[in-house]
Amino acid sequence: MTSLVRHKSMKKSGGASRYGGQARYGGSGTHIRVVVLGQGGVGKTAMTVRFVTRRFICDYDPTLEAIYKHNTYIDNEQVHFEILDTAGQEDPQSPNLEEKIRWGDAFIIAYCINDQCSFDEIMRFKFLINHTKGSSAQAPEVPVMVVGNKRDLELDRMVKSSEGEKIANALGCMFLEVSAKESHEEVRTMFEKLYKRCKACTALKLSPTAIRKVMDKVSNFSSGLGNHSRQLNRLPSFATDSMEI
Ligand SMILES: Nc1nc2c(ncn2[C@@H]2O[C@H](COP(=O)(O)OP(=O)(O)OP(=O)(O)O)[C@@H](O)[C@H]2O)c(=O)[nH]1
Repeated sequence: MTSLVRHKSMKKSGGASRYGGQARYGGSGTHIRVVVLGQGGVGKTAMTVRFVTRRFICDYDPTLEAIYKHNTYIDNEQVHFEILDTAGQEDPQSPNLEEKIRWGDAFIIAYCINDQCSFDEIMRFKFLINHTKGSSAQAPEVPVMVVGNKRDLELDRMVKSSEGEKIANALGCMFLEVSAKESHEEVRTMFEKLYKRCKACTALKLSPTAIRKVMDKVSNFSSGLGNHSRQLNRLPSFATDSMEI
């Protein structure tokens, strides 16, 4: 099941209030907010739209910035993605960008393999994430994936795969090369891996419904315990991946 809501484009300086508030839960499933960062023209919109609609659309207004909503299933679990496709022209030092980074649970830093400058920007984005979210290469608790897009432009390649992998490792990030143009599967894998890492890092918040279920389980279990300490062996697991949320 998929659905798409594309919010109206917003001016770089005018969208700040969109990133406030924590009213992000409702219904069942797990929610994840992904922020897609990278220099202008690397394919942030193309990758996001490819994931959400399965289609590759050649041309977009470079000034657009949007939040896409997409519901899908990963490992039989319903996942609600909110994906913030940032404007590539935005100054990485801008306080507005920090606000967007605070909003996110997980991050994609995109470059394109045929543009060395876009690759050179990776570090600045990662440092900004570290600065804003308080993570580091030593404690990479915020899931970040470095993505080399436009893999189909092999003849124009300026950045080797090994270079991408090396910088991703050094920064404590995951790494993938994709072609938004040629492969929906590659782009889907990118978002799936990010989600799974997020889950592994327990960076995702449980919905109030899920929290209530956990609390009910705990109180039912402890009230039924009585003196039967042997029942401790039956203590239920509350890992998110074993729960229906
Ligand atoms: N060959 C090829 N072209 C791509 C690919 N992905 C995107 N493009 C093209 O690259 C150009 C820029 O793509 P966008 O998705 O607009 O890039 P962006 O990073 O969102 O750009 P800004 O909005 O300026 O930040 C468009 O002409 C796309 O058609 C790809 O995988 N391969």
